[in-house]
Amino acid sequence: MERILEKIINKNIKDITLGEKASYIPELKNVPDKLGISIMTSEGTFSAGDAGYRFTFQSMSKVLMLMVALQDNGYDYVFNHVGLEPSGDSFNSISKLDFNNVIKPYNPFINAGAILTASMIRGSSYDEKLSRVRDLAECIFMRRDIGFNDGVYTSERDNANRNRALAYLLKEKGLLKGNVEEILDLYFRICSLEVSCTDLASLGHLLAFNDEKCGIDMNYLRIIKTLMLTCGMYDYSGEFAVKIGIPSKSGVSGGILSCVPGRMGIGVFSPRLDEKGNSILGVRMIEELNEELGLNIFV
Ligand SMILES: NC(=O)CC[C@H](N)C(=O)O
Repeated sequence: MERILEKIINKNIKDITLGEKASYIPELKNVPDKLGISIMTSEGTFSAGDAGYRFTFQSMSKVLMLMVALQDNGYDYVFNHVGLEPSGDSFNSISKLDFNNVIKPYNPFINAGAILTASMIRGSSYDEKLSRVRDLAECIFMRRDIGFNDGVYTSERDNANRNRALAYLLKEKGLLKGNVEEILDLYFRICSLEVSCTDLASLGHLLAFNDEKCGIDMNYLRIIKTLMLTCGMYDYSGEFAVKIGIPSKSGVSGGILSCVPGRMGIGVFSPRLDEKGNSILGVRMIEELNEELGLNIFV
């Protein structure tokens, strides 16, 4: 297995400077060029390249936010407030949210939806809410040194006009309860949690095997996997599902989390993105792994 992963890294390393790093969070421009891949199967974890390098969770953390929101509030409450449909728009789009007939964000994996699920995390204080997400990360990643990237967090917080606009619109529509700035802060903090490809592979493995060891109901894990397939790659989700057929969730830091039900979890990282915000080499590596191992869930 390691030989296959090494081969994929060696094939792609020459293109490591292809594409652009995200710049709307200025600090993400300073992330070094890296290339990592990790998979976790029932036989163990296999890695190649910079699989241990830590980068920020970004949109992949929407999976964790949804886990906690569902566990805390149940299916009906969560999905009365946020939909289950792909939006077909970019992840931070605001336009559809203000159509008269739109009463909730399309899904929990676009920013509007995730800001809302972050607001559903229970706790008597900001710190308690954040600790609950940190504890879940600790359990899933099987390590106790969970950290946050302060530079990326402040950089996002200080440049978040669009997310702020989304959150205030959600408040105005009566969907968002609580203090808007505090909810946004929690959302930015969770996005800045640091993960590696091996961490993503562990999370993917938990999803792939409906593993309830960290207290998340397997029915919720099934829902999350389904949403990853239909909405996880922003407005590239449909094409990614047709071409690769693996439930995945991507983030602007350049990481992608994938899960092949019953087989494995996958984590890849490379910070340069295509025009839709997906890691160019990340997508390519998953595509090549799929060709090597036949992972498409539809064949
Ligand atoms: N696509 C992403 O990874 C987006 C996450 C980022 N923190 C944002 O809200 O814009």
